[in-house]
Amino acid sequence: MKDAVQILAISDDINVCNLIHTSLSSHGHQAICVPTSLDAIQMLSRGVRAEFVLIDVAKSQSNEQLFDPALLQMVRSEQLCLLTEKEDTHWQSSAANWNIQTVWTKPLTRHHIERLARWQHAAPSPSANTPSEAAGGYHLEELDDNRFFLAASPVMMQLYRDIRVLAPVDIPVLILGESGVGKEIVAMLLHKYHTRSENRFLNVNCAALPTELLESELFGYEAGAFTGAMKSKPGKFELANKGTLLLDEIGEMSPQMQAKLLHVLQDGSFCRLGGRSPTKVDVRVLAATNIDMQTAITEKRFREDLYYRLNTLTLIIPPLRERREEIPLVMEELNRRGGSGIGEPLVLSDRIFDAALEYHWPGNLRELRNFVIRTLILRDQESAYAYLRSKTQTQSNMSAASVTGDAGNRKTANLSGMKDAISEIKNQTEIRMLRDALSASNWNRRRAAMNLNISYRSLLYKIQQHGLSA
Ligand SMILES: Nc1ncnc2c1ncn2[C@@H]1O[C@H](COP(=O)(O)OP(=O)(O)OP(=O)(O)O)[C@@H](O)[C@H]1O
Repeated sequence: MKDAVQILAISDDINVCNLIHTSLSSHGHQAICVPTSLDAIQMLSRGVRAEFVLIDVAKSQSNEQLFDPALLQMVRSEQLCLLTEKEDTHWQSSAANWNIQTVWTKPLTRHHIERLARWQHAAPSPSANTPSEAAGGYHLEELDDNRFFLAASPVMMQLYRDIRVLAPVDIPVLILGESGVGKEIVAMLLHKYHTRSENRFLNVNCAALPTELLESELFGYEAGAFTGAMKSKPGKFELANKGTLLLDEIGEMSPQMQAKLLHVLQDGSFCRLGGRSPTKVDVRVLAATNIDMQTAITEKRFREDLYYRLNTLTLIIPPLRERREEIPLVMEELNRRGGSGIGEPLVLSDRIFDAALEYHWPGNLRELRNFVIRTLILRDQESAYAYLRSKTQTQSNMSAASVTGDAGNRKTANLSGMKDAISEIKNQTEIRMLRDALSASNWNRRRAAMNLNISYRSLLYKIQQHGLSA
């Protein structure tokens, strides 16, 4: 996209970011929105090109935070544009020092953005047609531990908007999605935009531990509570006090633990193992799972009362194969970051991007991340390409075998390939049944749910999960 104007907007205001994204993408231009100047500097230092940098002057931020000298070293003052509140003037002297000529007063309108997009600047157009430049706007957000959240597809942009609206509200959120889609990343974002972010974000994998161990992990124990408990130890609930606790893979929690958790969620207090006096905590509990909770409730594997405690709101993260436009962007971003530890970034070949776009990614972003890391370590793009192609081939063989009953193909399948194929067949069957029931009921979802003998909520979840539409 040769004439695309790339705008890097520094704004913590979700409405400003939305407006920039929607106004620019409809003109074929690209916008990236980051919350702080520091994020912008990191992006620019990693080689992201910006023709304009729009700084939303938030009253909450000091001039030192807003006008970081490192930013001025990376962009010229005529590329900078300030967006300010009417009565706010605290930015004026810094703007004068920086020689910033363009200052707009809020509210930001489409008209502003379109004007910006029409301006012809002396800066040369981006030369390389990298995947990120070709793919239109995206949103990138830094998280702890060199992790990041990237959204480019309409469904993920909407998810990001939902997260920003939900994050500051102290209510339980249930995060649903296949394994590796980024449920923990979403939980980290929910924590980041809450005042609790000054305190800890902790994560407990409820499937990884047997009931007794999970209980001591969550609630802690007193000395002598069991053999080997020499000293008392606080649990994750205590450690996350005033912060956020993610209960990952909640769907795998045993019935005994579900009962105990329900109790804690009801009154916010619990006893350490072997303890007598109750401890009261103030923790925001988030839960995540990749299982279908409605089925788990129907099959009595999950308590309905606990489910309703946990899912005041539900966020559903779609699998990577349903937002393929993000594949090259995430690959590029992981590749850029590869420099810090694994090996220098590579110039990834078009063949690799094409092969990645064709592959189904059953392990979602985790599998993609592992693939990029493996490629950075081995530094052999040809073998990385061959690896992806063979996985894609195995997948299509599996599908063919499942349709034709080709026993020969099935014999050559390894165990993980077989699992993928089974889940693919299950998916396809489910999609076909959903489509049939929905078109038979003329997209009356209540009637379709009745005909399918599943709950209305479960049907809504499945429609979203498979991206079905009338
Ligand atoms: N939107 C995203 N942008 C960038 N990286 C992502 C995104 N979503 C996930 N990832 C990366 O993908 C990997 C898996 O993410 P995460 O652990 O959050 O998935 P999950 O859904 O919680 O997995 P599981 O169900 O196995 O617990 C991580 O390395 C994470 O950094």
